[in-house]
Amino acid sequence: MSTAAEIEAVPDAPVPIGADDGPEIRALGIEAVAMTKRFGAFTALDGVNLRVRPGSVHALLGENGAGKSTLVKCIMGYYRPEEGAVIVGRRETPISNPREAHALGIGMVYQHFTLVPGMTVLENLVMARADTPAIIDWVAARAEAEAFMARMPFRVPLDAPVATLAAGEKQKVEILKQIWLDVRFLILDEPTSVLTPDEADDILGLLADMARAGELTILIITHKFREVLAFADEVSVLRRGRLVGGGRVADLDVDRMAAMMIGEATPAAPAARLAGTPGEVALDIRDLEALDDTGEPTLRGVSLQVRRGEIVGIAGVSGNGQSALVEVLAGQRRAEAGHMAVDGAPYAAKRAQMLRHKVCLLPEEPLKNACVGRMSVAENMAFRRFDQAPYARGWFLSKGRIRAAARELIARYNVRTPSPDTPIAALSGGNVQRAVLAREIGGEVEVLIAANPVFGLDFSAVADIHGQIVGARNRGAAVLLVSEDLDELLELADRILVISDGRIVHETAGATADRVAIGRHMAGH
Ligand SMILES: Nc1ncnc2c1ncn2[C@@H]1O[C@H](COP(=O)(O)OP(=O)(O)OP(=O)(O)O)[C@@H](O)[C@H]1O
Repeated sequence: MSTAAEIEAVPDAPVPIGADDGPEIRALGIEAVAMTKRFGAFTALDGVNLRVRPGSVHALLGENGAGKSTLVKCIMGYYRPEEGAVIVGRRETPISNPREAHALGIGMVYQHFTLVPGMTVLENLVMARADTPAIIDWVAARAEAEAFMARMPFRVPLDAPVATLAAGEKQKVEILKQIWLDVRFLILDEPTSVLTPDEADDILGLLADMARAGELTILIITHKFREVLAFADEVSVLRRGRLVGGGRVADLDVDRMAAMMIGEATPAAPAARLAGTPGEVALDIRDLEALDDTGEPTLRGVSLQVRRGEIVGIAGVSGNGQSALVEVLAGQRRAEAGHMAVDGAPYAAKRAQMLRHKVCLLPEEPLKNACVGRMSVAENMAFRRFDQAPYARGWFLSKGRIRAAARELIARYNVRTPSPDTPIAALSGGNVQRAVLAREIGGEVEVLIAANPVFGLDFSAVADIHGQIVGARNRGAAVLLVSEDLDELLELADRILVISDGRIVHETAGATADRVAIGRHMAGH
């Protein structure tokens, strides 16, 4: 249990007017009381109390693996806690599954996407309603959805199949869907990781306004202190499954929140930019063209070179071809035209070429794109070289060696997992990311392709991973860093290229980059 000294002023005022008290406020207040959740012998939540006032924006902070997602999944009825209760409004309310949570007006935007990829945005919205009739009046549904979209701060094309949307666009639809469903308590699990800062401000501003108007309550898991300071009223901090602090945001600052999150540990030093002249061209892309899933051009003649000892950043609003570029480099999408070469040799993203030229990949959504969820952490970490010594001799795989190598990587990259044998899908989002990073850059790297590599990571992990990427560059790797986070590119990249509508439209040196000029090019001007 947490000691009294560990707990900072957790708000303890009486719960203000709840939804049960009258029609003046729709927003729901929710309390989790003494919540304990175990996974086997591992205690992910240990007697956690959380009080979220109706009509407030409440931030839930904590390192990767602290138990944030587990707590909100207990509230949603996705997990059944061993102990504890959920109070909705003023009543203790058992919630045994997400359907019951939805019926109470509690919605959640998860770290992973829940939209049906084969359906359009409009179809996803319409089908999400519990009371969708057997025969749908699509004309009326479209008119309603168009009117709804017109009130929102950004547009998502209603007729686009969700499968063709980039991560940032899908995230917007996930959030829009919850507003469309009229939720009264909305849980957001790192909602802005794939949005540009402006988009994130737009959507959080909209949600915060709705909260202040008493229309809904927001519980947001985020690693971004800036968002907490700008939009949240209160914060609760978890560390290793316990509530260790919290209070009114107005009474806290970043240092105080960071100290609560990591306890006595010292955060990793920020990555250092090394001055040096880049070497030979290692990755050479010429006139690359590719189609998206609907057959429309998504890369329209992209040419770029990355030299040894250089980080080239690709900036762009999501959906402008950067995912396709990474997929082509990963062998997951066909190039219709153009050439790719690594170290002067033609490159077609075949596994043998990747191993020979030490091309390593950190794709976005690593659990989906770079892991097999039901296989163990150790097996996932061995994917790159499972059929080679020391993991394999002839036809035989050595489970002991795979496990021993994983233990070493788990320690070196600080992956929090109950054991190397745990299915990787059971790890927290940030720890999946670390496990994939460990696999990809734990050995020798000549070309590193990273897409949004710190998506969902806590601040000390961000510093850690940025340090690893810069370290790879300093050891001579050519790094292509695709990121929707301009701050990340400005911090790390030696050169920044802007991609817009499938073309490279701007190039600048990282050290002298002008954020406004980059933003203008990102917006297609
Ligand atoms: N289904 C599960 N089986 C076993 N362990 C689990 C399961 N789900 C979560 N855990 C463990 O519980 C701990 C808390 O995980 P959780 O996902 O709640 O962390 P988090 O604070 O949301 O982290 P992140 O910021 O990385 O998303 C982690 O150590 C994780 O490995």
